[in-house]
Amino acid sequence: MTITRLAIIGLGLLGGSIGLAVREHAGAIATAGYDRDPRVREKARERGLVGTVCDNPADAVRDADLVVLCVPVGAMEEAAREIAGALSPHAIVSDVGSSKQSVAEALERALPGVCIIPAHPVAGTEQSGPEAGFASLFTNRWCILTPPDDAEEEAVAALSGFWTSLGARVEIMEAAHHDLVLAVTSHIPHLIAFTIVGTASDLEDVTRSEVIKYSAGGFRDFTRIAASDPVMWRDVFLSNRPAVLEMLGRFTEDLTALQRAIRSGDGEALHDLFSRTRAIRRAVIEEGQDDERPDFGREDHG
Ligand SMILES: NC(=O)C1=CN([C@@H]2O[C@H](COP(=O)(O)OP(=O)(O)OC[C@H]3O[C@@H](n4cnc5c(N)ncnc54)[C@H](O)[C@@H]3O)[C@@H](O)[C@H]2O)C=CC1
Ligand SMILES: O=C(O)C(=O)Cc1ccc(O)cc1
Repeated sequence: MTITRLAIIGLGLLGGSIGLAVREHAGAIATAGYDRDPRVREKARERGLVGTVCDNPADAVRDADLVVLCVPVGAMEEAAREIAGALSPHAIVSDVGSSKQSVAEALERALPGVCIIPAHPVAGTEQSGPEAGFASLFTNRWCILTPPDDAEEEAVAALSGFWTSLGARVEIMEAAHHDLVLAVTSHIPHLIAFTIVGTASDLEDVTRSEVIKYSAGGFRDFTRIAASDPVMWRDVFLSNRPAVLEMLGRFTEDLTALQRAIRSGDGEALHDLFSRTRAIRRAVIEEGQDDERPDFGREDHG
């Protein structure tokens, strides 16, 4: 099964980046796209995010052998319903949503009998919209596929090959496991950033200008993450609710233990934890999993 025609629904950061990456790395694939926002379609035409920008979802997916839904996770079901009647019988439908179990359920409800292989490229930035995409977003990044148990092997191989051709490394995982892992590695860290930036800005005796002026170091990094798209993240927390609540429970217990250590002056407990976390950071760097590029995501658009 070879992918020759790709349809992208949602032409923001992820959809736009896929279109640009295909143009750069997999030029033999013809691309069409649709976004429900006419201003996004206009921008997509201007930037050439896909070969053909269509004014309705049916036209975009007709004849496509792969359709990738790149909309917020809460909009996946609606976007899938809009293409249901126009899909080619052999089409694979995939997505890029940050949570997987609830998206898979939504897609199965909307597209009974269709070959659905959910996916999550673990690659992004705090930017969103059609201006934000760039061709190298997926280079050396993981893309996790969460095929259902009865997925056709050939279709999984085709989707895996597609992501590899865009420069990504592919991993296959159960959706439930994906949701737990991403809750702790991505969703809770975002929640912490949203919280700390909100807490600082709520302080009555610290002015907004002081928060900005003295935000060198840790806080500055949190403000980048906390600038991420509000619709996207609202949907992630609502869709990955059980896994996020499970991990948030553990995190809260650990935070309480740390609070107790500080209150009781238990320097050894603090030192032990900080030594452990420093070792983890060093291991991440040794394995080449970090991204030290300054302003990652803003330099090489287009
Ligand atoms: N932003 C990031 O760093 C990453 C995001 N993701 C996932 O990718 C998906 C898209 O995120 P972004 O590209 O960042 O968002 P974005 O906000 O840049 O783009 C989403 C686009 O979807 C369009 N849209 C919404 N509902 C639609 C519908 N029913 N039909 C057609 N178009 C519709 C919007 O108009 C918007 O242009 C989300 O599910 C997110 O969880 C995955 C990895 C990284
Ligand atoms: O900008 C960052 O640091 C990110 O963490 C980007 C990101 C956001 C959501 C995802 O599902 C995957 C990656």
